[in-house]
Amino acid sequence: MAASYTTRSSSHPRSNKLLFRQLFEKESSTYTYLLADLSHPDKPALLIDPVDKMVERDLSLVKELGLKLIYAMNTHVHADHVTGSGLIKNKIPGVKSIISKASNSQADLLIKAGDKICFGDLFLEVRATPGHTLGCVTYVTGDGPDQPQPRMAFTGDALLIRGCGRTDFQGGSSLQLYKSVHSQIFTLPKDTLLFPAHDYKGFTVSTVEEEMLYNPRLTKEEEAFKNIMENLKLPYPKMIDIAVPANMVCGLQDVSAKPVEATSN
Ligand SMILES: N[C@@H](CCC(=O)N[C@@H](CSS)C(=O)NCC(=O)O)C(=O)O
Ligand SMILES: [Fe+2]
Repeated sequence: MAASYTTRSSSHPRSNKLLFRQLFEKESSTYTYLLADLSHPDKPALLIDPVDKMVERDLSLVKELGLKLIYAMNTHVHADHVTGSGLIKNKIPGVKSIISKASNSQADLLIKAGDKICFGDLFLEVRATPGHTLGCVTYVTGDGPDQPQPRMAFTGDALLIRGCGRTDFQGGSSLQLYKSVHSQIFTLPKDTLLFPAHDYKGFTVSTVEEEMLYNPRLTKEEEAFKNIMENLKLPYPKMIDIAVPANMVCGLQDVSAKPVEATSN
Protein backbone atom coordinates (compact mmCIF):
# COMPACT_ATOMS: atom_id res chain seq x y z
CA MET A 1 0.00 0.00 0.00
CA ALA A 2 1.60 3.25 -1.09
CA ALA A 3 -0.20 5.99 0.80
CA SER A 4 -3.28 6.39 2.90
CA TYR A 5 -4.94 9.41 4.36
CA THR A 6 -8.23 11.17 4.68
CA THR A 7 -8.98 14.75 3.78
CA ARG A 8 -11.62 16.91 5.37
CA SER A 9 -13.20 19.93 3.79
CA SER A 10 -12.40 22.88 6.05
CA SER A 11 -14.44 25.72 4.57
CA HIS A 12 -17.93 24.35 5.11
CA PRO A 13 -19.84 23.45 8.26
CA ARG A 14 -20.95 20.10 6.85
CA SER A 15 -17.95 17.87 7.16
CA ASN A 16 -17.93 15.70 4.07
CA LYS A 17 -15.12 13.33 4.61
CA LEU A 18 -13.23 11.70 1.80
CA LEU A 19 -11.57 8.38 2.43
CA PHE A 20 -8.63 7.93 0.10
CA ARG A 21 -6.29 4.99 -0.45
CA GLN A 22 -3.51 4.66 -3.00
CA LEU A 23 -2.82 0.99 -3.78
CA PHE A 24 0.03 -0.46 -5.85
CA GLU A 25 0.46 -3.47 -8.15
CA LYS A 26 4.15 -4.05 -8.56
CA GLU A 27 4.40 -6.10 -11.79
CA SER A 28 2.86 -3.37 -13.93
CA SER A 29 3.68 -0.55 -11.47
CA THR A 30 0.00 0.38 -11.49
CA TYR A 31 -1.76 2.55 -8.94
CA THR A 32 -5.36 1.82 -8.05
CA TYR A 33 -7.27 4.43 -6.08
CA LEU A 34 -10.08 3.83 -3.61
CA LEU A 35 -12.29 6.80 -2.75
CA ALA A 36 -15.36 6.88 -0.52
CA ASP A 37 -17.67 9.37 1.14
CA LEU A 38 -17.47 8.48 4.84
CA SER A 39 -20.00 11.11 5.84
CA HIS A 40 -22.75 9.32 3.93
CA PRO A 41 -24.53 6.50 5.83
CA ASP A 42 -23.82 3.97 3.03
CA LYS A 43 -20.16 5.00 2.66
CA PRO A 44 -20.38 4.78 -1.15
CA ALA A 45 -17.03 4.03 -2.77
CA LEU A 46 -15.34 3.74 -6.14
CA LEU A 47 -12.15 2.19 -7.47
CA ILE A 48 -10.12 3.87 -10.20
CA ASP A 49 -7.96 1.58 -12.40
CA PRO A 50 -8.26 -1.70 -10.47
CA VAL A 51 -5.93 -4.53 -11.63
CA ASP A 52 -7.35 -8.04 -12.12
CA LYS A 53 -4.77 -9.83 -9.98
CA MET A 54 -5.29 -7.44 -7.04
CA VAL A 55 -9.09 -7.65 -6.89
CA GLU A 56 -9.08 -9.86 -3.78
CA ARG A 57 -6.90 -7.31 -1.95
CA ASP A 58 -9.04 -4.39 -3.07
CA LEU A 59 -12.36 -6.00 -2.18
CA SER A 60 -11.07 -7.16 1.22
CA LEU A 61 -10.13 -3.57 1.98
CA VAL A 62 -13.53 -2.33 0.85
CA LYS A 63 -15.16 -4.89 3.17
CA GLU A 64 -12.90 -4.15 6.13
CA LEU A 65 -13.62 -0.43 5.84
CA GLY A 66 -17.37 -1.05 5.65
CA LEU A 67 -17.70 0.64 2.27
CA LYS A 68 -20.31 0.09 -0.41
CA LEU A 69 -18.52 -0.17 -3.74
CA ILE A 70 -20.63 1.36 -6.49
CA TYR A 71 -18.21 2.02 -9.36
CA ALA A 72 -15.17 0.27 -10.88
CA MET A 73 -13.78 2.80 -13.31
CA ASN A 74 -10.91 3.06 -15.76
CA THR A 75 -9.02 6.09 -17.01
CA HIS A 76 -8.41 4.33 -20.36
CA VAL A 77 -7.99 0.98 -22.09
CA HIS A 78 -4.78 -0.21 -20.43
CA ALA A 79 -2.15 -1.95 -22.55
CA ASP A 80 0.04 -3.40 -19.80
CA HIS A 81 -2.39 -5.17 -17.46
CA VAL A 82 -5.95 -6.47 -17.39
CA THR A 83 -8.40 -4.28 -15.54
CA GLY A 84 -10.14 -5.69 -12.47
CA SER A 85 -13.46 -4.05 -13.28
CA GLY A 86 -15.02 -7.14 -14.91
CA LEU A 87 -14.02 -9.43 -12.02
CA ILE A 88 -15.30 -6.89 -9.49
CA LYS A 89 -18.66 -6.74 -11.25
CA ASN A 90 -18.90 -10.51 -11.07
CA LYS A 91 -18.05 -10.56 -7.37
CA ILE A 92 -20.21 -7.62 -6.27
CA PRO A 93 -23.50 -7.46 -8.14
CA GLY A 94 -24.64 -3.89 -8.58
CA VAL A 95 -21.20 -2.39 -9.14
CA LYS A 96 -21.14 -0.44 -12.41
CA SER A 97 -18.09 -0.28 -14.66
CA ILE A 98 -17.15 3.08 -16.17
CA ILE A 99 -14.95 4.08 -19.11
CA SER A 100 -15.05 6.90 -21.64
CA LYS A 101 -17.29 6.67 -24.69
CA ALA A 102 -14.29 7.86 -26.74
CA SER A 103 -12.40 4.67 -25.80
CA ASN A 104 -14.88 2.70 -27.96
CA SER A 105 -14.95 -0.04 -25.36
CA GLN A 106 -17.68 -1.68 -23.30
CA ALA A 107 -18.80 -0.67 -19.82
CA ASP A 108 -22.03 -0.03 -17.97
CA LEU A 109 -21.54 3.74 -18.05
CA LEU A 110 -19.82 5.48 -20.93
CA ILE A 111 -18.67 8.90 -19.76
CA LYS A 112 -17.51 12.05 -21.52
CA ALA A 113 -15.99 15.42 -20.66
CA GLY A 114 -18.08 17.40 -18.21
CA ASP A 115 -19.87 14.40 -16.70
CA LYS A 116 -19.98 14.13 -12.93
CA ILE A 117 -19.54 10.79 -11.19
CA CYS A 118 -21.25 11.11 -7.83
CA PHE A 119 -20.53 9.01 -4.74
CA GLY A 120 -22.50 10.23 -1.76
CA ASP A 121 -22.12 14.00 -1.53
CA LEU A 122 -18.77 13.92 -3.34
CA PHE A 123 -18.14 13.76 -7.04
CA LEU A 124 -15.47 13.38 -9.70
CA GLU A 125 -15.53 15.59 -12.76
CA VAL A 126 -14.51 14.04 -16.08
CA ARG A 127 -11.90 15.80 -18.21
CA ALA A 128 -10.99 14.47 -21.66
CA THR A 129 -7.20 14.05 -21.85
CA PRO A 130 -6.53 12.09 -25.07
CA GLY A 131 -3.06 11.63 -26.51
CA HIS A 132 -1.71 8.53 -24.73
CA THR A 133 -4.84 6.80 -26.07
CA LEU A 134 -7.81 8.24 -27.89
CA GLY A 135 -10.16 7.71 -24.96
CA CYS A 136 -8.02 8.78 -21.98
CA VAL A 137 -9.76 10.79 -19.29
CA THR A 138 -8.66 12.46 -16.07
CA TYR A 139 -10.99 12.30 -13.07
CA VAL A 140 -10.86 15.41 -10.86
CA THR A 141 -12.43 15.81 -7.44
CA GLY A 142 -15.21 18.37 -7.37
CA ASP A 143 -14.85 22.09 -7.06
CA GLY A 144 -16.95 23.60 -4.28
CA PRO A 145 -17.22 24.16 -0.55
CA ASP A 146 -18.47 20.61 0.13
CA GLN A 147 -15.67 18.98 -1.83
CA PRO A 148 -12.18 18.00 -0.59
CA GLN A 149 -9.42 20.58 -0.74
CA PRO A 150 -6.92 20.63 -2.31
CA ARG A 151 -8.43 19.11 -5.42
CA MET A 152 -7.12 15.76 -6.59
CA ALA A 153 -6.68 14.69 -10.23
CA PHE A 154 -6.40 11.05 -11.30
CA THR A 155 -4.52 11.45 -14.53
CA GLY A 156 -4.27 7.87 -15.78
CA ASP A 157 -1.31 7.70 -18.20
CA ALA A 158 -1.80 11.21 -19.60
CA LEU A 159 0.50 12.68 -16.98
CA LEU A 160 2.99 10.59 -15.01
CA ILE A 161 5.11 12.17 -12.28
CA ARG A 162 8.01 13.84 -14.11
CA GLY A 163 6.87 12.06 -17.27
CA CYS A 164 3.82 11.21 -19.37
CA GLY A 165 2.23 8.30 -21.18
CA ARG A 166 3.78 7.11 -24.42
CA THR A 167 1.97 8.04 -27.62
CA ASP A 168 3.03 5.34 -30.06
CA PHE A 169 -0.09 3.08 -30.07
CA GLN A 170 -3.85 2.96 -29.35
CA GLY A 171 -4.56 6.16 -31.28
CA GLY A 172 -1.81 8.03 -29.44
CA SER A 173 -0.71 11.49 -30.53
CA SER A 174 2.02 13.55 -28.91
CA LEU A 175 0.52 16.87 -30.01
CA GLN A 176 -2.88 15.87 -28.68
CA LEU A 177 -1.33 14.76 -25.37
CA TYR A 178 0.55 18.05 -25.06
CA LYS A 179 -2.68 20.00 -25.63
CA SER A 180 -4.62 17.78 -23.21
CA VAL A 181 -2.18 18.23 -20.36
CA HIS A 182 -1.73 21.96 -20.88
CA SER A 183 -5.45 22.72 -21.29
CA GLN A 184 -7.04 20.21 -18.89
CA ILE A 185 -4.48 19.54 -16.14
CA PHE A 186 -2.12 22.51 -15.97
CA THR A 187 -5.16 24.84 -15.77
CA LEU A 188 -6.24 23.28 -12.46
CA PRO A 189 -5.32 25.11 -9.25
CA LYS A 190 -1.56 24.90 -8.63
CA ASP A 191 -2.00 22.92 -5.41
CA THR A 192 -4.09 20.20 -7.09
CA LEU A 193 -2.66 16.82 -6.12
CA LEU A 194 -1.79 14.65 -9.12
CA PHE A 195 -2.18 10.89 -8.91
CA PRO A 196 -1.07 8.92 -11.99
CA ALA A 197 -1.98 5.36 -13.02
CA HIS A 198 1.67 4.29 -13.00
CA ASP A 199 4.96 5.18 -11.49
CA TYR A 200 8.30 3.60 -12.41
CA LYS A 201 10.55 5.78 -10.25
CA GLY A 202 9.16 5.52 -6.73
CA PHE A 203 6.95 8.62 -6.73
CA THR A 204 3.46 8.56 -5.26
CA VAL A 205 2.00 12.03 -5.76
CA SER A 206 2.82 15.37 -7.35
CA THR A 207 1.10 18.72 -7.83
CA VAL A 208 0.19 20.84 -10.82
CA GLU A 209 2.74 23.41 -9.72
CA GLU A 210 5.52 20.83 -9.42
CA GLU A 211 4.88 19.30 -12.85
CA MET A 212 4.60 22.73 -14.51
CA LEU A 213 8.05 23.50 -13.14
CA TYR A 214 9.88 20.19 -13.31
CA ASN A 215 8.25 17.79 -15.75
CA PRO A 216 11.15 17.13 -18.15
CA ARG A 217 8.84 16.52 -21.14
CA LEU A 218 5.81 18.74 -20.65
CA THR A 219 7.69 21.91 -19.70
CA LYS A 220 9.19 21.93 -23.22
CA GLU A 221 7.71 23.69 -26.26
CA GLU A 222 5.28 21.61 -28.33
CA GLU A 223 7.78 20.69 -31.09
CA ALA A 224 10.48 19.69 -28.60
CA PHE A 225 7.91 17.57 -26.76
CA LYS A 226 6.95 15.85 -30.03
CA ASN A 227 10.59 15.13 -30.70
CA ILE A 228 11.09 13.61 -27.25
CA MET A 229 8.03 11.40 -27.64
CA GLU A 230 9.12 10.19 -31.09
CA ASN A 231 12.45 9.07 -29.69
CA LEU A 232 11.45 7.27 -26.49
CA LYS A 233 12.18 3.87 -28.08
CA LEU A 234 10.23 1.99 -25.40
CA PRO A 235 9.58 -1.72 -25.95
CA TYR A 236 5.88 -2.58 -26.34
CA PRO A 237 4.22 -3.59 -23.06
CA LYS A 238 4.59 -7.35 -22.61
CA MET A 239 0.85 -7.85 -22.00
CA ILE A 240 -0.47 -5.66 -24.81
CA ASP A 241 -1.94 -8.42 -27.00
CA ILE A 242 -3.86 -9.88 -24.07
CA ALA A 243 -4.64 -6.69 -22.16
CA VAL A 244 -6.09 -4.48 -24.89
CA PRO A 245 -8.74 -6.94 -26.19
CA ALA A 246 -9.66 -7.88 -22.59
CA ASN A 247 -9.90 -4.27 -21.51
CA MET A 248 -12.11 -3.38 -24.47
CA VAL A 249 -14.77 -5.33 -22.57
CA CYS A 250 -13.63 -4.07 -19.15
CA GLY A 251 -11.67 -7.26 -18.51
CA LEU A 252 -14.54 -9.64 -18.26
CA GLN A 253 -18.09 -8.60 -18.71
CA ASP A 254 -21.46 -9.62 -20.03
CA VAL A 255 -21.14 -7.78 -23.34
CA SER A 256 -24.83 -8.34 -24.07
CA ALA A 257 -25.67 -5.81 -21.31
CA LYS A 258 -26.66 -2.55 -23.00
CA PRO A 259 -24.37 0.34 -22.01
CA VAL A 260 -25.91 3.66 -21.03
CA GLU A 261 -24.43 7.11 -21.34
CA ALA A 262 -23.98 9.10 -18.13
CA THR A 263 -25.77 12.41 -17.89
CA SER A 264 -23.99 15.71 -17.34
CA ASN A 265 -25.26 17.96 -14.59
N1 LIG B 1 7.49 -2.20 -19.47
C1 LIG B 1 6.10 -2.18 -19.23
C2 LIG B 1 5.39 -1.08 -19.99
C3 LIG B 1 5.95 0.27 -19.73
C4 LIG B 1 5.14 1.29 -20.53
O1 LIG B 1 5.16 1.30 -21.74
N2 LIG B 1 4.37 2.12 -19.80
C5 LIG B 1 3.41 2.98 -20.42
C6 LIG B 1 2.22 3.09 -19.52
S1 LIG B 1 1.35 1.55 -19.49
S2 LIG B 1 0.34 1.73 -21.22
C7 LIG B 1 3.95 4.36 -20.68
O2 LIG B 1 3.25 5.18 -21.23
N3 LIG B 1 5.20 4.66 -20.31
C8 LIG B 1 5.77 5.95 -20.53
C9 LIG B 1 7.19 6.01 -20.06
O3 LIG B 1 7.80 7.04 -20.30
O4 LIG B 1 7.66 5.04 -19.45
C10 LIG B 1 5.45 -3.49 -19.65
O5 LIG B 1 6.04 -4.26 -20.39
O6 LIG B 1 4.29 -3.68 -19.25
FE1 LIG C 1 -1.77 3.12 -20.71
